[in-house]
Amino acid sequence: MEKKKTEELIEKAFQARENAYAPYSNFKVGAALLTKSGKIYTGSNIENASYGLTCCAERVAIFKAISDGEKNFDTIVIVGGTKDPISPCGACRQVMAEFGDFNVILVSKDKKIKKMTVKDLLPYSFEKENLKE
Ligand SMILES: O=c1ccn([C@H]2C[C@H](O)[C@@H](CO)O2)c(=O)[nH]1
Ligand SMILES: [Zn+2]
Repeated sequence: MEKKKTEELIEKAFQARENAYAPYSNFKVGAALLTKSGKIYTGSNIENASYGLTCCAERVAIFKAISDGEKNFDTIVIVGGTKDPISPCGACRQVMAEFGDFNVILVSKDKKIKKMTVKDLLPYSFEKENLKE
């Protein structure tokens, strides 16, 4: 992907991070998802007083895209307030794997970048094919 597009996604993910609802952890995360059709969906983490109901930023972005009829993804950028590029949780890795292999760009607070793919993050994932007996 061209550098300008990556920068745009990073910028949008940082903007979305501002909207994080994280009064319990105070750990704000933002995401920006580029579809193959060229649309961008953003997400931020949304926590709850019933802690386990929390939804991560990347899942919010993915669910927004899916509910808008978009399920072919090119790249997701995830930004955290961390020293090193953020590491997405297992649940989000599984949700990403549902929609195939695409680029994942992990970003730290000071914009250190780690470029990966869904397959790198979750090898041998459980998917549709594995439901066949
Ligand atoms: O990749 C990640 C990692 C964590 N979180 C959220 C979940 C919770 O609200 C807070 C602390 O775990 O950060 C995300 O949104 N994405
Ligand atoms: Zn997660």
